[in-house]
Amino acid sequence: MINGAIPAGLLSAVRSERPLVHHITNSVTINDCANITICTGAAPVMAEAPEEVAGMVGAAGALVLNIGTLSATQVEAMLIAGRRANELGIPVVLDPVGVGATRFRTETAHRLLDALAIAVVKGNAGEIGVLAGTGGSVRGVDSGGIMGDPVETARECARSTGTVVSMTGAVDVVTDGSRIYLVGNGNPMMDRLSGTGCMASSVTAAFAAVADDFAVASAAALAAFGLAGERAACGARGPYSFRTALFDELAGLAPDDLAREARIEER
Ligand SMILES: Nc1ncnc2c1ncn2[C@@H]1O[C@H](COP(=O)(O)OP(=O)(O)OP(=O)(O)O)[C@@H](O)[C@H]1O
Ligand SMILES: Cc1ncsc1CCO
Ligand SMILES: [Mg+2]
Repeated sequence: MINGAIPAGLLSAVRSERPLVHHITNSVTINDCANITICTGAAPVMAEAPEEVAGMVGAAGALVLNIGTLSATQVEAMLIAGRRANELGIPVVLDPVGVGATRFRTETAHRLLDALAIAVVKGNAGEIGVLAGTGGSVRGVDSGGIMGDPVETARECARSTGTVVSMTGAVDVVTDGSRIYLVGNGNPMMDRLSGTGCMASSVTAAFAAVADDFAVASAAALAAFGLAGERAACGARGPYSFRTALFDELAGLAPDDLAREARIEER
């Protein structure tokens, strides 16, 4: 297990620095992403007009590119914002929602990975399997699973893309291609809501904004989000009361709680 003081210190840093997290994201979960960013302790802004994204990212601590409801104009904006973020040294988190489901998504994800220095790719197992090229299936935005070992899939994706890969699931796998972190926090209720994957990217970006080590930041973010999910599941009557509790529990999560209850195993 990695020492809980590490994720706790990052959560404290998010709360004290309150980084701006610029999102170019989908229209389904955009409001959830704004609010989970605030509950983490950071500040969200959603801006996607190609005319303004370079200006906006200049004030940000991290940039999220989420391809959930792509359009050609959004791709143009993602490239402009991503290039500016790279010039300024601002970490970019790519959420390749539904990659593999259509040619447009697959081509766009690869185009972003080729054109930009991406700090973290955060996806479900199917999405990471598609990007790794080792076999993954995606239907709509849902993972249809992968061929072979999850850790090897994530590691291959990290190596082939040159990024930190954060692969979500019952146990999350985070790797930079050599180090492997397995995050045990979370609850199956998180899979019964749309948008927990997108929210995981927002939380990851908030942590990346205050970190130098994006693998540790990604694992810490998933531990915090997962712990909020564990606490929210106690007493939830179903997916929607769980959803409300998830925001409340993350907002109320103290760094000391995370220090005690984060379950991040280094392999
Ligand atoms: N069975 C589970 N047990 C514990 N945690 C889970 C489980 N399934 C998902 N999670 C957590 O839920 C979050 C979202 O992961 P998931 O893999 O479901 O994303 P996703 O399928 O891309 O979501 P979406 O497309 O709905 O936004 C992660 O933080 C993950 O750890
Ligand atoms: C359901 C859905 N469709 C496109 S994005 C999205 C939400 C996050 O997966
Ligand atoms: Mg997803």
